[in-house]
Amino acid sequence: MLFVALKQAALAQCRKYSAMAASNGLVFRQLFEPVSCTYTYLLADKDTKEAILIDPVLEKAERDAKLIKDLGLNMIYAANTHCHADHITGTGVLKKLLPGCKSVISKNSGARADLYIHEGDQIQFGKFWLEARSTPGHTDGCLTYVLNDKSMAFTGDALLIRGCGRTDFQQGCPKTLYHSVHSKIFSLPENCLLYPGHDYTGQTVSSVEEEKRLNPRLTKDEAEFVKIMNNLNLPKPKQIDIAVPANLKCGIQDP
Ligand SMILES: N[C@@H](CCC(=O)N[C@@H](CSS)C(=O)NCC(=O)O)C(=O)O
Repeated sequence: MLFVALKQAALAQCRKYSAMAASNGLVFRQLFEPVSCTYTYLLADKDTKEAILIDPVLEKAERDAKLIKDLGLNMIYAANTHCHADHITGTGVLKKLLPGCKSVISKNSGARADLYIHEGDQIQFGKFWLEARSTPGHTDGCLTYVLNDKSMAFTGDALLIRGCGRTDFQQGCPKTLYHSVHSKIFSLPENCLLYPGHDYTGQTVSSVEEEKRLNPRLTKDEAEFVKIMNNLNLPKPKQIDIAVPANLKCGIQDP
């Protein structure tokens, strides 16, 4: 009963933010893949129809392509926040399903894509753009994508709601992650909404103000943060051995 009420509250919150986005001509959807608990984000310009997907998942590529077609959008970019270790990106399949769409990732990820981006680069879709901020620490190539008016940021695995990405494989480094979050994410306006790459607890969105006040890891000083991160003792992601090699090719479809 309580779970149903919480789920309904989360859905209502999502709808509220989607409606807010629609009021300035931004189409916005938060999509979920339940096996790896990954969020995919669709952003588009209502007028020009240009659209971008952030962190699509292979198993949901058909769903995402259908939504884009149903909404009459033209997907120009499928962007990854980083080279994921827990799921295979949907970018390769989406490029086939939606011809003309380009895959995007940071050069520092070491992964292949049509377009490589760096700190400060802007990805334009219609009258909107996402600014790429380099937020390494979970992996070297992690990017946070910030909407042009700084009302929303897509943090990938650098910052999760009341948590953060683990730092015990790929190029993980707790000190680097601590610096990334404090300098590149916590420096955004307090009311900037934060959308993570995953959530394992049923949360959908947070804000800079909330995470600066309540994040149990990142409110600590650097030394304490490093200690916490070095003692998480999490099991390895189940798909890591297939996901990383596939994602280095930006999905299984790129030759
Ligand atoms: N059980 C999941 C993997 C869960 C996990 O390790 N998540 C990562 C992000 S995906 S690499 C993480 O950083 N978690 C941080 C945390 O504190 O949980 C699976 O097997 O896929």
